[in-house]
Amino acid sequence: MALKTFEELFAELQRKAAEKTPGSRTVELVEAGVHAIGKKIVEEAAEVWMAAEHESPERTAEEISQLLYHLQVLMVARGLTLDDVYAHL
Ligand SMILES: N=c1c2ncn([C@@H]3O[C@H](COP(=O)(O)OP(=O)(O)OP(=O)(O)O)[C@@H](O)[C@H]3O)c2ncn1[C@@H]1O[C@H](COP(=O)(O)O)[C@@H](O)[C@H]1O
Repeated sequence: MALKTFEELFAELQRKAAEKTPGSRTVELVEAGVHAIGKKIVEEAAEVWMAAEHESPERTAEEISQLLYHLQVLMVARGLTLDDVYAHL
């Protein structure tokens, strides 16, 4: 399993968005815009909820990873950094 931290993933997404890396899902989503990314966030959030209620802890963790990914993509699209969010934690 490829392990990466939340911070490492965010740095990767920032870099790929800046470089417009060909074939990147992140670049595709950032170019689609905040509206499209927002819809994915709502969809993934619902999947987290359903997995937590009806599926295994492992499936729930997988859905949570997809929600966190899409939240990070939205941050990149809006020019936010992790520190901007951490300031509110
Ligand atoms: N962690 C993720 C990640 N989690 C989820 N996803 C995307 O989110 C999708 C899951 O949502 P769905 O199942 O709804 O996907 P879908 O139905 O095919 O999507 P749509 O039809 O809605 O477009 C996956 O198919 C991936 O495309 C991710 N895409 C990329 N990453 C990581 O982000 C980094 C950058 O990825 P790239 O930008 O693709 O290089 C890499 O480290 C990746 O591992």
